[in-house]
Amino acid sequence: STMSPEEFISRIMEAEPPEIYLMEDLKKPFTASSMMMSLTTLADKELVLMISWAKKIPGFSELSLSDQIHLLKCCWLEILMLGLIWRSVDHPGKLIFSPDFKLNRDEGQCVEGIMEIFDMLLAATSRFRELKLQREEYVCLKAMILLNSNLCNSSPQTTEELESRNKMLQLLDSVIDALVWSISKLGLTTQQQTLRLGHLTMLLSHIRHISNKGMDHLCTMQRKNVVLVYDLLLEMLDVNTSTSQTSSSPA
Ligand SMILES: Cc1cc(O)cc2c1CC(c1ccc(O)cc1)=C2c1ccccc1
Repeated sequence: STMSPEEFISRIMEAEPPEIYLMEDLKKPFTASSMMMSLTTLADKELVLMISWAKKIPGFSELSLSDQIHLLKCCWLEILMLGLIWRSVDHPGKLIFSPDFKLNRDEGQCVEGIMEIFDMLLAATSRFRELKLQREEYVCLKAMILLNSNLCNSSPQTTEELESRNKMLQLLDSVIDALVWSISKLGLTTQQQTLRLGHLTMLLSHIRHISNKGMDHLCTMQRKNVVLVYDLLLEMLDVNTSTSQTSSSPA
């Protein structure tokens, strides 16, 4: 591949979105709808930044438009949750959704069924704390989630789809190379580096699991009209819509 792992890492470090503030006066104690509303407001802002983040990943924009949209549709909640875990890693027992929106697990009581998912997020966070996840490793894992998200889906038919899938696999090679390179900078033995690569990538299946639970829960909340889902989020949630151009939500 053209780019060195060092160059690839600095490109995806550059691509990191800025910290987002909720910028709402949180009325505590939360009700189910006020908590879900705040999460929705935050996520809606994050999704807009996620799309521009993805386009800064070397090679992502060269994939077919339908692949770009399908990848983001498959993994947007995984990526939001990995970001949440990263922000929370130095705050045991807390979920740092944003600097002005921090929750402890007990506050999950006000939304039926969310505390179990908060506990999974907190468990994943303490695992990353144990592993002393580095920022370079975090940005590689996030790019891996994006590029790995829909390989298991539809098998490509047309030449364009085949070409795009090959580009995706090449891109995944570059991200894995970059993760291996960042692990090699930690001064571990070769064996320890191999084990670390294994532990970090195995955590991705936990994040997929938590995201699936979160998606089910969010859809239940939406069906119960507990949470108003904005149009961009709706499009992300409604995986059935055609691969139309992703419209940016009203500011
Ligand atoms: C645990 C749980 C249950 C649930 O029903 C919904 C969500 C979550 C977490 C979460 C979330 C939001 C922002 C983040 O940066 C990271 C996670 C959301 C959520 C809410 C509305 C829109 C989108 C996502």
